[in-house]
Amino acid sequence: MNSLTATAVGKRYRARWAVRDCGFAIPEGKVVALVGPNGAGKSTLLRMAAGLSRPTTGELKVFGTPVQGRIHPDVAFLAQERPLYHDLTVRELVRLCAAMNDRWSTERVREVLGLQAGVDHNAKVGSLSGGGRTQVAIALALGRLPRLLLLDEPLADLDPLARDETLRIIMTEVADRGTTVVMSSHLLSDLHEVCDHILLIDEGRVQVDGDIQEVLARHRILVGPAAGESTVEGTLISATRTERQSTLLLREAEPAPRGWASTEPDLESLVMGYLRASRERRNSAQHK
Ligand SMILES: Nc1ncnc2c1ncn2[C@@H]1O[C@H](COP(=O)(O)OP(=O)(O)OP(=O)(O)O)[C@@H](O)[C@H]1O
Repeated sequence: MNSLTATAVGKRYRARWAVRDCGFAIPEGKVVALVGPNGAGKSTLLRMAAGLSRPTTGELKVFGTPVQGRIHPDVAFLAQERPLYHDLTVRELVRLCAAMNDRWSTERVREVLGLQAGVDHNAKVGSLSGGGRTQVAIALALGRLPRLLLLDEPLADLDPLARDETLRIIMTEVADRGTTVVMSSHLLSDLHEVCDHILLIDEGRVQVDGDIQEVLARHRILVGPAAGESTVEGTLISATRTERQSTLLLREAEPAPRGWASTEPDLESLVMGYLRASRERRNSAQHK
């Protein structure tokens, strides 16, 4: 079964489309890297999937049920702004969440908080660092025992050790409970470690969607003489050039011509290539 599907989903704020004609299906149990440049529409998409904002067009479904303006019982959402009650202690907040949620495991929250070094249960939430608040928010999200976990930039304000701990917690959740995770992030090397599916959006539209290994296998990086670019065949995504040498990211490339070296990209270079293409499109649109 698919955990999250989008059919022709769009979201318009006044005259501007933040998300446009998005369609995808995420199979259950996947760990999805939701990537794209600043302003691509990642948070907007996650908020709609969580039921916090309604699409202007189209429909999102969670485990086959249309999302209708409220959070699905099987979903937990970590919002980018981490809205927590700052005057409560961590312990009081856990108690409040236990009272507010029908399906809930305080034991699971304690277990996760126990794995995260440095979170004091008696501290006021408002006195925690940004990273500390994120860790508490992740523990609370897991306390809902979700089948679909939506995380908006969960790693952004964590130090490297806390990032590592958080990724381990997420991976254990996936292994133990088969939870589907959709995680937006700009930290590509971290994503590569844990994600098996990529959803790359730009200007509100899906550019790449699929199993990471399959997506990588459909792309090549070709390095060769700048003067010989016209001999290369395939769909050019982006290029970096020096006077003598060109480095090209291609989709569905034909075998490399003589004098060109061809390799499969890793996740980081694939996403960087698409981000570069996005920036070039924007720059040329601005200069028209
Ligand atoms: N409440 C809102 N009102 C008006 N415009 C909005 C609103 N929320 C988002 N937008 C616009 O929608 C577009 C997509 O924003 P969104 O926050 O979804 O992008 P993002 O991919 O999450 O970006 P980032 O990586 O910077 O967090 C942007 O142009 C943003 O300015």
